[in-house]
Amino acid sequence: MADPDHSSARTVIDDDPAAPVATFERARLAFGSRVLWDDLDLTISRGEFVAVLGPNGSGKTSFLRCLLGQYGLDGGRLEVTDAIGYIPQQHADDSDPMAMRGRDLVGFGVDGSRWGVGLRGRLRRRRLVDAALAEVGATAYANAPMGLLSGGEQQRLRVAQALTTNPSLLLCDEPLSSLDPTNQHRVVELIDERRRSANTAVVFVTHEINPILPYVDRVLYLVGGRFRIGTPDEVMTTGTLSELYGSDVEVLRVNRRLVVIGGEDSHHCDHLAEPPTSPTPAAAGRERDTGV
Ligand SMILES: Nc1ncnc2c1ncn2[C@@H]1O[C@H](COP(=O)(O)OP(=O)(O)OP(=O)(O)O)[C@@H](O)[C@H]1O
Repeated sequence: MADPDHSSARTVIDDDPAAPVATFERARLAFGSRVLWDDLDLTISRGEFVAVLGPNGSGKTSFLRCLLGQYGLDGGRLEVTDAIGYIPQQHADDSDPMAMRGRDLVGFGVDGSRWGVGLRGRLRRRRLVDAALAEVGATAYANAPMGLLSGGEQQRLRVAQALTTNPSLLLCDEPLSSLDPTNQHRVVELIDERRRSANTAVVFVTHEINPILPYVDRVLYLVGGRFRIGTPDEVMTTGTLSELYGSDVEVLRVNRRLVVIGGEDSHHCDHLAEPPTSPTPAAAGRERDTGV
């Protein structure tokens, strides 16, 4: 079972501009008899945008947790940079949204780092918070209570919080889930701007690939203990997804968007829940149980 104390499987390395930000070798993660993935080899380069897709419960958040060191691998090894930023899944905050200002939220990102307390620590903290707010264009509303801000503004502040540590690897757990298309676009642009300006690698867990499709270099697609890694053109195909799901899945490109028909659930793209009435020619006759 996944164990945070399996520290020997995860090595944190000093950030090195010449090295990849993360390398999985023959990695395995399981909870009891449930294997989320096995024999996973994946190297994430600086500046790379990796989307993590898959149905509910396939292990997307667990993948981020391994990178964060919250879950230990059950096999293989992981080497990862110490410069990680994290945008967690949005959820109801315990604190009073009218009592917490945007800059307080961003400051929490600094408090987790190594700048200490005292006057120098406070000045340093203030500079880091101000720089992160400016980077995401949130200075104007940084002193407003979180509860008065729109979902898009709040998400911008969460991005700022993740940037306070100057990450080389930015982990994003469904950061678009409650945003309208305009704000989805703004937040993705913000993350991609960081990727381009600082060569920061992005690992982006999402149920919807379309808002990020223009930016994605590679996809890690997890389904029922199996996975595929490749460019969107390699992975998001009728043949590959049918093989991965072990059932008939059809992938259509409509106006530069991906529409997936079939699969276990309807979550990851413009996805039509009704399976086709007859198997597609590509899927017909294919073995249904195809390990990866
Ligand atoms: N600490 C844990 N102990 C036991 N099982 C766990 C633990 N963490 C995750 N799991 C199980 O591992 C599976 C993968 O969970 P995970 O949250 O990674 O999936 P996900 O792909 O992110 O799902 P979703 O799309 O619903 O957010 C689930 O079945 C979950 O119940």
